[in-house]
Amino acid sequence: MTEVLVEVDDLKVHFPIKRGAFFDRVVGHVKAVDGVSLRIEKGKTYGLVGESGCGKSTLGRALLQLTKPTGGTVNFDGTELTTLPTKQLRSMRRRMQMIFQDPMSSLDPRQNVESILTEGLQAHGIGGDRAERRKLIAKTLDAVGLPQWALSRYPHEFSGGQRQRIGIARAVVLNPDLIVADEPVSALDVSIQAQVINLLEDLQEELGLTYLVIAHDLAVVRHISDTVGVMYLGALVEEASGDDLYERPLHPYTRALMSAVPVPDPEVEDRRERILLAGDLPSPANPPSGCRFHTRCPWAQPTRCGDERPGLRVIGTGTHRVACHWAEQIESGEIRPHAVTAEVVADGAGAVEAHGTLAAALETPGGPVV
Ligand SMILES: Nc1ncnc2c1ncn2[C@@H]1O[C@H](COP(=O)(O)OP(=O)(O)OP(=O)(O)O)[C@@H](O)[C@H]1O
Repeated sequence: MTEVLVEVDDLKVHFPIKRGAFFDRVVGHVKAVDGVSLRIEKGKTYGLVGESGCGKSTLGRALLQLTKPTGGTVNFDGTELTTLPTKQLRSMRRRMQMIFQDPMSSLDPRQNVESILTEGLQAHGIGGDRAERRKLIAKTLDAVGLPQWALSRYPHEFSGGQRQRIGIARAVVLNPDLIVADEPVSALDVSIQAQVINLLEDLQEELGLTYLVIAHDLAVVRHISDTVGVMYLGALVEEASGDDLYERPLHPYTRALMSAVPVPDPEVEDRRERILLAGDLPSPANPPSGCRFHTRCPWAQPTRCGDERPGLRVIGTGTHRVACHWAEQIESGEIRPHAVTAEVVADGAGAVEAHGTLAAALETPGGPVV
């Protein structure tokens, strides 16, 4: 039986919006994460996808308690983190590490690699004496594919891909159980992206790591994830195993995201359904009532959608979960979309992307390449 490492229940992060001369008046809240529940099994990867601003990073940070949740619970390997005293939380932190999008800004430019890797070991009082630490660091460099001479060099002396390897080494040297990787490859060239993703997969297998991978690139998420969660305005709208989600997207938002992805086969591409989403992403400070997506949904119905917020529910007998009142009727075609056009959805800054070339570099097996 698979064991659950992380169990998040009804997690909320509401940032206060402050006004007044001394910013002492709270006039509202940005509901960055608004009731997310998910589980991550030991040794598996949960991929989180969604447009910029939908709350992915805040969810990742709240899971690690780097941002204090407003509500809900986070259970990590049997320990409730939201109520854990600071001292115990600090020692728990070694087991939960984070990898960031831009290693240049997350690595101290004045520290050489040895010092970057030693710092964490010292902070947590692990790794043994000086000689043992050096041995451990040397082994970690090998594991992430960096040469030993890297130890005396500084972050600016490396390429982007190598810097991300340093970021990964900094996390892995602490022997964590969970790594939250927030857009781990989106700052890298496509060819380098594939190498870093393959490295993450190799390390997972070797070290039994559990990942939460946050990305707006569907190809990255599909390739690396056992389970994919799609986020919209602070909430999960759909969750399924990677292939299931891509082969059978059920939520109108997921369908719109998928429909924006070009297919390399010209014949298939010609027949591809493209769904235009009306309007902009609403503000998380003032989310729509009922289903958060109903203001942009081509399948929205006059009843329920505007006034009843759908929760995630299992469709069929498996693990595919969807937060849509009408998922079955939409899938069967009983409910038709108001507008299916030749326009591509979700374009513009921060839109969910899919790189055909990355998918090719990763040798995505079968199915539509996203
Ligand atoms: N410290 C903060 N104070 C106030 N609002 C915040 C804070 N951090 C994030 N937000 C807001 O919360 C919402 C979710 O942001 P978040 O960065 O989690 O989204 P995201 O999906 O990770 O987007 P991106 O991919 O652009 O980072 C956004 O509207 C953002 O402006």
